[in-house]
Amino acid sequence: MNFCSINDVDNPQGWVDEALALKKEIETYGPKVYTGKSICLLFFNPSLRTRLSMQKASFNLGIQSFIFNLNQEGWQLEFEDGTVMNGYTSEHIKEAAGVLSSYFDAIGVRSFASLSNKEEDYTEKVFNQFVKHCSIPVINMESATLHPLQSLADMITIKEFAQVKKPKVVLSWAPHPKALPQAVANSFLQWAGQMDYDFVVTHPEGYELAPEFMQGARLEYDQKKAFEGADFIYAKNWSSYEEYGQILSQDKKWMIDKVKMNLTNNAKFMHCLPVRRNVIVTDEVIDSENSIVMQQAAHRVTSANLVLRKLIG
Ligand SMILES: NCCC[C@H](NC(=O)CCC(=O)O)C(=O)O
Ligand SMILES: NC(=O)OP(=O)(O)O
Repeated sequence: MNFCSINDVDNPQGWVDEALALKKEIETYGPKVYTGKSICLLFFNPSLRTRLSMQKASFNLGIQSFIFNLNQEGWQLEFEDGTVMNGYTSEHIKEAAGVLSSYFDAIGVRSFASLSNKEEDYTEKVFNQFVKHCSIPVINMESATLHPLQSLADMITIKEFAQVKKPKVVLSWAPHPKALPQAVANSFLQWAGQMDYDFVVTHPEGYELAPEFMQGARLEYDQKKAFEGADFIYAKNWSSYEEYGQILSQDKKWMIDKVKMNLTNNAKFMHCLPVRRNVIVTDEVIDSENSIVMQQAAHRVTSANLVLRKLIG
């Protein structure tokens, strides 16, 4: 079994409940003694939450974790078959994946989108080579197009804070100075589409996400309209999917501020972090009582606990 996307999850709503139950179990009984199992956490990109929540969850379950910052510390990997490797790549994914599979019981991989090659990104060229060549479970720690560990944590957080059975959840684009991947937004769409939400997405024209992820969501181009009566505002920037990887707008009018939050049903504010203060969201909103970004980040451990237990627990 792998954890590449929601397609590896038989019952997403059930996983949310199981994750909350497992959290309680760990709080009651404490971490497990070492099980003899081990996991490699392999990063091509920076991380705070994913890296440390996966290490903490490993500790909780008695699994030893090993960090590998491949870009800085490993050999440059070759992903093409049949290449004459007389250039700058030193090791083929076939050998690397085979060796890692012989050392560990599972592997987590973080490899962000290039944002330059849409086809390679949307076929998950790098991540899928790990899936193909590893003989152990592979966990997505944010790939080119998806971030399921984040989305599961997001669903857990919404479950914990929802005051009504069918909350109105709004995914809002917000400006950012850098071109960012669509992974967090795509994955949120997949998971939120499986929950019992009134689910709305709002973004400027040109920021349409890939149609396959939009099933289950309503699109509203007017951000203020989208915010009306919302119970949760989930802010995120992404670069254009159509004009792939481009920044089409840096319009400050899309920043989440108090005036917009006042249109909502006293909504909770969410963001996956790291967040650019006073670009994505004002200090006033993220520092307010309605901000649940800390609880959301804490649930990254809740989510990682469950995924590790399902795969190698
Ligand atoms: N894993 C959480 C988000 C990671 C990444 N954000 C970033 O790269 C933000 C970096 C910055 O703000 O400089 C993204 O959007 O996919
Ligand atoms: N939200 C998230 O994945 O954070 P990191 O990039 O710090 O892991």
